Amino acid sequence: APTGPALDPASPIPGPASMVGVPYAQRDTVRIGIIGLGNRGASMASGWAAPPGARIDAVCDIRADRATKVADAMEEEGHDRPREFGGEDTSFQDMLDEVELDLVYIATPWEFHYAHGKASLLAGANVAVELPIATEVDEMWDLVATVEKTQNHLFLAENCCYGRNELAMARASHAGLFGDVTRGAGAYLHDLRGLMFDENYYTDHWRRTWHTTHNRSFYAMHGLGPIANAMDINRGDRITTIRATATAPRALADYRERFMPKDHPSWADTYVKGDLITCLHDTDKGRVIRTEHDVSSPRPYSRINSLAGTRGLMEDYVPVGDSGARVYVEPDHADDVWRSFDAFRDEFDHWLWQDVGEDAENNGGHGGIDYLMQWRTVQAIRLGLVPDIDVYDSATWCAPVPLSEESIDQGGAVLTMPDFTRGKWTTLRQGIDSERKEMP
Ligand SMILES: NC(=O)c1ccc[n+]([C@@H]2O[C@H](COP(=O)([O-])OP(=O)(O)OC[C@H]3O[C@@H](n4cnc5c(N)ncnc54)[C@H](O)[C@@H]3O)[C@@H](O)[C@H]2O)c1
Repeated sequence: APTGPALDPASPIPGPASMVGVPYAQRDTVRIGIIGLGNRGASMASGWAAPPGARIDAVCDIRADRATKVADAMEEEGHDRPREFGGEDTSFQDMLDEVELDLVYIATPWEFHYAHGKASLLAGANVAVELPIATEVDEMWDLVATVEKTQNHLFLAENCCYGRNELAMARASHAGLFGDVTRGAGAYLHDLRGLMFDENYYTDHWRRTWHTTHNRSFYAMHGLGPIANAMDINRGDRITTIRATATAPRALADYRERFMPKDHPSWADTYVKGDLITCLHDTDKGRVIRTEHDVSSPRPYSRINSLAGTRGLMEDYVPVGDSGARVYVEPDHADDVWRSFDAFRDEFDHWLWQDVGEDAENNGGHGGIDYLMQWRTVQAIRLGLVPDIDVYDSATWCAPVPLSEESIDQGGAVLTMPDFTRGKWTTLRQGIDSERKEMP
């Protein structure tokens, strides 16, 4: 039976008014502020300024020169110069106090997401937070409560949910291609050793430091989000449990031994995060989801992205066809031979890729998924739509970060996942598999 502190599915901080299915307050112009202008925040700025009706009014980094650099770049691209904030670890609050914003995008290191997200909500803005929205379950509950109190939305900027295969998978799942969906798997498997040991890439090597303090699945949301969308999690089904295992932490120390000079600061580190962390989740409808997180081992990139049911399955990240995914679905496939997912990706192509895909590929990183997320967020605010991803989805996808560690600490114990919707998950409703809309 499930044990542990996550057992009580009732909210410890009951919010007054659920934001399930509640649209954004409509705005013709979306005034955007950015907190954190390192690798990610600086590279996302152009994309936030590009959709029709969007405008970056303020940028902030504790390192003031980074705010100046992004403001310069915005001007060079022909936009009005955003106001600059920086120099102090509290400069973000000055920005929130002085500039009226409709959307704040947060791309600081993980340990600051909760504080920056909460302050932005309280300042009256909607908020897009990089992965994860917070690092502890009580913080996630507090963000849910703050969203409900302020009636502003906060969501996980989960760009991988906008992948072409991921969106086609969700649509194929909803159309019944896999029959009754019974299981799915997703992951973040990315060899980040070079970047984590580079003293100039992650500011103050914050990402490597997390591997010295916590044995948890830091970033499986890239894989879990798309599977949750395909399974209508919080929209008819719910993730009920988590159990986690970790392999020994070997790969970072091995890399350091082979490649780091003896005076490198990493020699002060002791790594505690297991190389591969695997989580298993049950859902209310009897499905099973597996997620994996490994950023320390040599391997090609993968988010696994696999879904299966009573009529067949698909598996992504295989060298088959243009889509790089394979499929086997009855009644057509019954001969033990995989087929390419290409034809199904065309059949179930999401309207966002058809209407905005070309712009997205020309406008930003990760093959277009970043810009699709940005364009769609601006569109949803300008039309006053219900967000594709809400705070309940975001908290559900991020709760495994701390809960994986709790489960591992208890020898792989089965823990209950919190129901952030407080019972409102039972009704089927639209998510990222949305209706086509024109940008106003
Ligand atoms: N979704 C994706 O595909 C994706 C890709 C890359 C990074 N990320 C996420 O983006 C975030 C940032 O990662 P990064 O690689 O840009 O790291 P980074 O170290 O390059 O940038 C972090 C920035 O935050 C600033 N900062 C720290 N404290 C601050 C404060 N109190 N106020 C204002 N600024 C502050 C730092 O000065 C730095 O410029 C992380 O959460 C990371 O996981 C997401």
